[in-house]
Amino acid sequence: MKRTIIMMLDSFGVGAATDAESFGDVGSDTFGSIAKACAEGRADIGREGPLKLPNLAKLGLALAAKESTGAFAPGFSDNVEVIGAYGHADELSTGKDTPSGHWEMAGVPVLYEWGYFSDLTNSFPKELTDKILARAGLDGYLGNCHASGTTILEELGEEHMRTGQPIFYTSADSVFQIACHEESFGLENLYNLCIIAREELADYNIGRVIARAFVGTGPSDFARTGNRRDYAVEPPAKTVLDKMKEAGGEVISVGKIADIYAHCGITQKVKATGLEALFDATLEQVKLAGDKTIVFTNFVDFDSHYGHRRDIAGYAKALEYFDSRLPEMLELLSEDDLLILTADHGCDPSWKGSDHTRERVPVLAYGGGLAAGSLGRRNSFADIGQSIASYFKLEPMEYGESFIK
Ligand SMILES: O=P(O)(O)O[C@H]1O[C@H](CO)[C@@H](O)[C@H]1O
Ligand SMILES: [Mn+2]
Ligand SMILES: [Mn+2]
Repeated sequence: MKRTIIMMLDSFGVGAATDAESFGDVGSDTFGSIAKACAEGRADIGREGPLKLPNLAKLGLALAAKESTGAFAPGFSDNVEVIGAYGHADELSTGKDTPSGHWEMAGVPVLYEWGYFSDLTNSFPKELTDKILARAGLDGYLGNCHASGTTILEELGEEHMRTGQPIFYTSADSVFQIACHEESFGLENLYNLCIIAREELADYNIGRVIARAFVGTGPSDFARTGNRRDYAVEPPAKTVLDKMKEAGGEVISVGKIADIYAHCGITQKVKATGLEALFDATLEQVKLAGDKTIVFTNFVDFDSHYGHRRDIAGYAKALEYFDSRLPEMLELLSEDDLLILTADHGCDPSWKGSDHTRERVPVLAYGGGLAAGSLGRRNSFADIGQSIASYFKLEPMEYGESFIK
């Protein structure tokens, strides 16, 4: 039975990318910074001491990171028997955003420039927001700036509830984000507003409109819910997921994968919110999956709950939880199955600001006939897509070099 399971740890970078300088991210290192803080006793909230990731280390994480940065992350060494193939990859795509990272790992790098709203305040052209408001029948909006999605709720959430005006904000990514209260504004109204915005943004080359639904009564208890929805544009070419689907295979999206690929190349969607539920759903799908199947999960919490929130201890605890459950996954795999663990960009929780960091990502591959050992530095995340194409004997991708014969 041939199946590929992709566990995509959103934002789990392993050190600054070769081109990090052009992003102002030289020295960023998501994994390394978390390990360092843990080793120094600076991440003892809800957990304690050095970062413990024995199962990820067995799959080669520590060595992959060492080959990326030149030194072992604090608390890690080569004193472990590695059972998988491990490498680290630079990104070819121009942006350090989620769609770019995901599409590239599926064999389609984004070589064009996205549109960005780069002004930190007054970020959106009036012409654009006027059209969106008119079509939605709204008399105004709040925000109009770069912001952290949780901070802006504390600042504007109450005013939004009082006035009924949606909160529009953006970030260093190519995004137009709309935060609205699920009850006072209404979830369907939020989704409809996002669809209008998606249409009006056609000429702006913006990667995603994101619905940010939240609940609560005031700044102290406002909380975003699992009803986030991403409206992405379609990838510029067929990804390995499209090719798999066309070849009659199954492509099962767990979590927000389907949204990120604009539902292209997906045969089944499974929703789950939170690390535990996402892990449970992934195991469940692997149990059910037959031959010629890709099970692809995005573990978004690493990024959205901890990376963007610059919460080092939270990130460490989440990694340790993920690691503790890996044996359950390994147990489900048959000899032929291929397990890939990777990331889409960095989001170093020790870094300035609240945006992603341009980093290399780990490429941990286990099974599929691969010998344990180093895959070295890969020039593109597309090596993953190319390897999956060759594993399932699909037509080769235009980009990427396969590490599977
Ligand atoms: O601060 P929050 O709302 O989590 O937003 C973050 O999440 C977006 C999508 O990943 C990024 O562009 C960044 O702005
Ligand atoms: Mn991401
Ligand atoms: Mn993010």
